[in-house]
Amino acid sequence: MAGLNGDPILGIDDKIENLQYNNNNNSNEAIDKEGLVGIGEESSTCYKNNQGGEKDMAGNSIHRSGSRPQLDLSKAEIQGNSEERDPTILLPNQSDDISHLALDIGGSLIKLVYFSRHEDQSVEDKRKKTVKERLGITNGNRRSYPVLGGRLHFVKFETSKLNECLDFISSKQLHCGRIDSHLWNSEPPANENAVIKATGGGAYKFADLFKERLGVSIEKEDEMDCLVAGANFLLKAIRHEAFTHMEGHKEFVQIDHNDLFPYLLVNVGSGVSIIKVDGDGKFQRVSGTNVGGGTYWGLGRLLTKCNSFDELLELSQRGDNRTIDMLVGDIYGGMDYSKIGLSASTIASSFGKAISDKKELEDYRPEDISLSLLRMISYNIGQISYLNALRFGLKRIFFGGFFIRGHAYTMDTISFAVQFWSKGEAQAMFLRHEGFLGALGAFMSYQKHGLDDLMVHHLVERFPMGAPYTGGRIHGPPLGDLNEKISWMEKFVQKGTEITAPVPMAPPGTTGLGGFEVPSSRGATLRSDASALNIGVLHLVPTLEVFPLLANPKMYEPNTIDLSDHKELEYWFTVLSEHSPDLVDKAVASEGGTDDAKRRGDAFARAFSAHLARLMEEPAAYGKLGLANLLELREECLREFQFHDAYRSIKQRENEASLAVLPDLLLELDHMDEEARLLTLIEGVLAANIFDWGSRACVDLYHKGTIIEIYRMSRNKMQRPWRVDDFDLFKERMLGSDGKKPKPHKRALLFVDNSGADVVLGMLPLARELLRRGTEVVLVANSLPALNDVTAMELPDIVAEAAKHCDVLRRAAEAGGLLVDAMTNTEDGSKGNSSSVPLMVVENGCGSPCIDLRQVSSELAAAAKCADLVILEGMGRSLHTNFNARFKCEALKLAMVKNQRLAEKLIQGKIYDCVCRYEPAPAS
Ligand SMILES: Nc1ncnc2c1ncn2[C@@H]1O[C@H](COP(=O)(O)OP(=O)(O)OP(=O)(O)O)[C@@H](O)[C@H]1O
Ligand SMILES: CC(C)(CO)[C@@H](O)C(=O)NCCC(=O)O
Ligand SMILES: [Mn+2]
Repeated sequence: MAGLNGDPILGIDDKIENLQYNNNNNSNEAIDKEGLVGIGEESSTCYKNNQGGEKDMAGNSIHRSGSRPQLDLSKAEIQGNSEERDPTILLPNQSDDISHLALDIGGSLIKLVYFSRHEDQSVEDKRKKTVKERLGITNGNRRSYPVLGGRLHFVKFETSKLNECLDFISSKQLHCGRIDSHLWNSEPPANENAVIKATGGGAYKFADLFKERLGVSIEKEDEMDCLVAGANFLLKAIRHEAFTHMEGHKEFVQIDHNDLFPYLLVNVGSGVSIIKVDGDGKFQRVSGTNVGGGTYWGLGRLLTKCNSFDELLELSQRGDNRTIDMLVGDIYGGMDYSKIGLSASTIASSFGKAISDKKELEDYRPEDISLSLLRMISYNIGQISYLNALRFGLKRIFFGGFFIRGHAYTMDTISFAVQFWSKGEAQAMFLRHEGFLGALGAFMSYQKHGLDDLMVHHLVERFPMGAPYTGGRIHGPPLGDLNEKISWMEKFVQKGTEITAPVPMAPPGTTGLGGFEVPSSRGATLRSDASALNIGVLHLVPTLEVFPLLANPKMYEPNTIDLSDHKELEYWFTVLSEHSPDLVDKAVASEGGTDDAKRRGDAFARAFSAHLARLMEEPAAYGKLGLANLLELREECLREFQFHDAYRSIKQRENEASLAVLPDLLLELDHMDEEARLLTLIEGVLAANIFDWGSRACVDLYHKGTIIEIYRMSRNKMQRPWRVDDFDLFKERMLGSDGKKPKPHKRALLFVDNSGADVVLGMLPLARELLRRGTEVVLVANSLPALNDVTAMELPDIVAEAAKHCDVLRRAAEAGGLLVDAMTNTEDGSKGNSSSVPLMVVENGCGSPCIDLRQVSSELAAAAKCADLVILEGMGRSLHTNFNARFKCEALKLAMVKNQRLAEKLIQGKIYDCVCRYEPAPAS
């Protein structure tokens, strides 16, 4: 069939000004002039206005992102010696919109968990209201007391520096939060008698001090209760909380919520508590050991004269324990004692060599002492834990407490002991929020906190840059106000990837028959605090839901590309790094190209490359890593530096250009018979999917022609069969065979991708076809901008423009409430008629080029209820994610593959190949 070749599109070029894409300075200037001054102004008022709290420009906020707590850096000062690495920085004037605080005051460390409220500031625009009406969504029908959106922050201090902790609480007014149930709704605080929940020994020991210094009463919560509550919450609510760590290899464990109990919880703090957990609030402390984290740190300090725990740990990485431990080989003249399974390299007696040597303490290297001590204590904890697991027939042992500190050698040693003694029967697992179990548990003990029924899909973890929030040394929440955040970075953070967070050290070599040899530590230092970037801020978003049409939500994995393959990781890191300068240019231009925008652009580039470097060193640092996470991280990082829509002007230009061509395209389509039209429509979607600013190859293309030239070229190249080509199946479903007309779909969800040609010339005409057949159409678009993706906010205007030229679209848009007071007359002058099937727009709940269907907006979830067709369009949503997703209804996945490697990997094809994958509804 001819498609649009040699077609009227050729004739319409003259309607369009020469919209040439290129990157030279002239064209950038042109972009800058285009109304962007206003935008720049808006954003600068936005971020300078930190007094008034959080403003999200352009009303673009959704639940997931948007406003952040503002940080007051005035009078910020470095405490103590500023030459010191990671000096303590105090922010005396910072307060936060904190609502709640809970503490765990242990023998070594104080852990704080605090909640900052984050109201949903999204504007109730007309679209939302009508969508809600149409889809029958009401507010607050889900629970009796709604959990407010907000964020959980994690901070820790040394117990010996309690005063710093008190200053921190006081400077942020953490103790003045809304108390009890008032936190969870919008009522004002009940009284001034503030109470803070706290656990750990310090809750008793320091209660008076808290009263004296802060005027608050400590409400004591039982430590074991809290540990268990915290562990249960984490294991149920955080997707990738638990992981195994064996021989340097970290693997996240999917915990089945219905098969969690019983398990053994080993909390390695100063001392060690061993708890058998049988359910929520059902547990027994079955054992403990006084040889714990305090022992390592205390003895280690005496023996090595180290000044900090981290220094001690760092020493161990350069240690050789054989100089001090007595090995089996030392006793057996270099031989194994294989009869009982001991290799010559097995440690027979920790520190045993010190008895025979005529050496004094000074004669041993502190490095060797530290390693020997660390190994002795970790191994002992592993062994005792195993014995207790054996006692109760438990297979799973979770290790928490800050002794673990995300440190590879510690975890490997514990795992080794458990594995070795249980002969592989029992498994040691670690927790990302290792040290915060007690504090989280104390937090949970507030009445009506509402966290009980928070589920995995309500939580989104984010990794903002700026100030470390897991604390220790720099105290402050994630920096909110950009202007100040940047000065912060310029002031306190050195260049580039130096702000990369600390990395737990390289895998040790673990070998032999019960032997455990020297860690082959690569790299010389353990950087300041490995946990500082290991856990993020937990965003509580009660409105998120699991997409109801997923066939098997439990088995669903959004990412198609698994980045655990290091080559794959390297490849995508390179792609993202190389794309970065261009992205920064666009972002800076989108904010008016001002000096300030340049500064922010610079800060973004640094922050993002620091994230990349961090993840390159430790891919699992932020939890399980897939390509979708990386792409989302980039968008979040842009937003963090207040680039809310880097491609704004490009999107506008492309929309305008495409809308100008649309009438001719529709006219041409209308001259075709049904079959030719359907093929042309699908071809059109695939061809127009070439406009993707996330693809390097395509960006290069844009420099070579106008939008229409590229579109035409792309269409001309369309040649069936496509690399994945289920078109005939889809056609049969749509048009039937043997003269039998199938029933049209009731409702189709069209997940749209890019602005411009992609949505206007590709997806809208397809939507129109479906509408014409009597199928309701829901356009599903991003809540927040990501690359040049079209957003739910932008779509109504685009549809309104398109509707000017098309009666079908106009009537459907009216019926769907999209054209409330917009234009009403079409070119043909016909009057509105709302009896038509509706065209609606819903937001998808995310701000990324990919989509994780386990966490979508309630709008989308509601719209999905009567849908029987899902169309996923574009690489991000149908290839990078969801290529393997199975649905309860029919699904069509349409994309042009604009990356050579992905083409090879996914479809054994090449760049610009197309995918048209149709999946019938599974037999029910
Ligand atoms: N920066 C640090 N300073 C001191 N100790 C640290 C640090 N980081 C990790 N640790 C280790 O973590 C241990 C404390 O862990 P954790 O905070 O879980 O226990 P705790 O609550 O203080 O102790 P307990 O529960 O026994 O009262 C220390 O004894 C030490 O081994
Ligand atoms: C005393 C606690 C519970 C304080 O957190 C902890 O340090 C611990 O469990 N110590 C071990 C004591 C023992 O069971 O031998
Ligand atoms: Mn503790």
